[in-house]
This record gives sequence, structure tokens and C-alpha cells, in this order.
Amino acid sequence: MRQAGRSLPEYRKVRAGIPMLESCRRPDLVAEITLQPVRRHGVDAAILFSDIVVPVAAAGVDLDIVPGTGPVVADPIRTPEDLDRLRAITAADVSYVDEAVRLLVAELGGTPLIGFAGAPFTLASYLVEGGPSRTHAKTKTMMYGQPELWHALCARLAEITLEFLRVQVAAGVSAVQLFDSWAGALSEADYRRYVLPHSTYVLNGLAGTVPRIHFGVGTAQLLGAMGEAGADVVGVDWRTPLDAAVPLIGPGRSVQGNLDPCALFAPWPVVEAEVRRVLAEGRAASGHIFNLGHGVLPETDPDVLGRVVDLIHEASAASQA
Ligand SMILES: Cc1c2[nH]c(c1CCC(=O)O)Cc1[nH]c(c(CCC(=O)O)c1C)Cc1[nH]c(c(CCC(=O)O)c1C)Cc1[nH]c(c(C)c1CCC(=O)O)C2
Repeated sequence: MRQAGRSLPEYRKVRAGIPMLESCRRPDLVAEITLQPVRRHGVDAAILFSDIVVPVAAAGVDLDIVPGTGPVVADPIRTPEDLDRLRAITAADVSYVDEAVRLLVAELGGTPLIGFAGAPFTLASYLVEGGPSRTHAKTKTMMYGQPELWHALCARLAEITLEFLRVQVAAGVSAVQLFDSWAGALSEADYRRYVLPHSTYVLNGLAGTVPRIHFGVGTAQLLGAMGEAGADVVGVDWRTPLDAAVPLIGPGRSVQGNLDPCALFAPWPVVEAEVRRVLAEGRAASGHIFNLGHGVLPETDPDVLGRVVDLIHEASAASQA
């Protein structure tokens, strides 16, 4: 999730005056920003500093990441001719990611690095809408009205995503996360018909390499299907308690989540109780990666994040003793 950054003063300092996409293309900066939360909070894994739209920009789409808004696409993709502007990528198109991952793996020592990419639906939504959307109306208009174009777009995005993840795996990441942040906008039937085959293509393409995490927001109705897409770990947002999510996700998969990012604004005793609740509910799963249910909000106090990390370490050590 978008977490390395925005709450940390040291992040804002190194990013000052450097546009988001440019910072994603500078391996030295990527390495420094990725390491910041590991140094400060002592988290158990680092998440690569990049963005889900980085490979799409490398594929020839004119886009920008606007502070406070998110990805904005100059000419949205709405016709078969528009789709021609989205070409395949090769490793050479994203060589800065290869370089950044190699730098990081060397620096991190034993701390695992998690790579990531955006899933076809969430990427398609930005490309078709032209920017963030509450209803995803234009995206669904293409999905229902031009299903052939929709599937061609998602198939192209799946190839781009898979290549982007393969570069990260080859460079040494220890796990990958596929973000389908906005898939929760779909019914299970539509997800299965219009999205699942494409996400499955990406996740299966990495079978036998590194563990695969699959995450979306507001996906209670999709947890089973998202697990079927081929993930080893399914990420859950804060709306669904982990012990309720586990039977939906099914056997053989671990869970990730799911503290409400807004809980970090509560008085410490409330934060502590919420963290302990999430840990207790996570015991229903065969494996649990503690995380927030979505990204850290920029206003979050970094000291509270540090205390949460310490509490989780203490509580997991105590439960294993
Ligand atoms: C949907 C999505 C995006 N990007 C991402 C997703 C999927 C996960 C999720 O749902 O949070 C994924 C992402 N984006 C970023 C990371 C790197 C890891 C990390 O920083 O923790 C990751 C894993 C950096 C980023 N990506 C972005 C930031 C903020 C950039 C800044 O410093 O201004 C960071 C650190 C920008 C971004 N990029 C995107 C949005 C919606 C925004 C926020 C815009 C805003 O509110 O300012 C698209």
C-alpha cells in the first residue's frame, strides 16, 4: 500500500521538488525511500517504492501522478485505436526497477523485499476513466458494452504486469503483491467473468517463483474468487474481520491485514486494543501477515506506527513462547 512515504518527514524531504514518477525512475532514490520505514520502524519486510502506473507509463501511456489526486491519464483509452497506444514492455523499458531492486536486496540483508504491481482491473480503471473514479462508470460501460475491447485491454495489461513482476522477481524480490485496489466495485459474478481470468494469468505466470499476495479494498464478496486467482496470501481490508474472511478465502491460503488506517488516530489504549483484536482474529488463519487494511494516511503520527510495530513484535513473540 502507499505507506513508505507520506507520513515520514524524511520522505517528504528527499521527495521535495521531484515529481512522483521521476522519483520512481531513480534507483538511488527508490532505494533510499524504500529503506526509510525499515530503518525507522523496524518492520519485518520492505515494500518497493514505485507505483502501479509505472509500467503503464513505460508502455507508452502519457500519464502523471498528481499529489492529492493520484494517477491522471492525458488521453483515456476508450476505443480499439486507443488500445494501440498501449504497447508491450520488455525488461529494458523498466531497467531502473531492476537496478533499484538489486541495490535494495544488497542493502537489506536478511529483511525481505516485497515487489508489486497493479492488477488489470485497477489499471484499466485508471486508463479508461482518465483518473480516479468513485463509480468506475466509464470502465463498466466498456466492460458491459464492448466486452471484446475490455478483454483485449485487460489481456494487454496482464502481459505488462506479468513482465513488470518478472523483472522484480529476477532481480531478487522475496514476494510480490498484486493490487486490485478497486475490484471491490464489482459483484462476484462480474468479477469472475470480466476480471478473474486476467488476474489469474498474472499470478499463475509467477507460480513456483516467490509467494504471491493479492489485495483489494471492499472485497468481502470477492475473497473466495480472489483466492482462486492463484494467490498464496489474500489481503483483507478492515471491513471484514480476519476470522470471518478465513472461511471465505478457503483452505491453503494465508491472510494479510487488517487494522483500519484511521484507528491510528485513536488514543493509544484504543490502538492497542485494535491491534490485539486483529492479531487474535488472524489466528484463525494458517498464516497471518499483520498490515493495515489499506495505506497509511499522510496525517499519521510516525511514532504511533513505531509503537504498533513494537507491540506486534512483543505480542507475536509472547504467543510463540
Ligand atoms: C491504487 C494504487 C496507486 N498506487 C498503489 C495503489 C495500490 C495500493 C493501494 O490501493 O493503495 C500502490 C503503491 N503506490 C506506492 C507504493 C509504494 C510503497 C509505499 O510507498 O509504501 C505502492 C505499493 C507509492 C505512492 N504512490 C503515491 C504516493 C504518494 C505520492 C506523494 O508523495 O505525493 C506514494 C508514496 C501516489 C498515488 N498512486 C496511486 C494513488 C491513489 C496515489 C495517491 C495520491 C494522493 O493521495 O496523493 C495509485
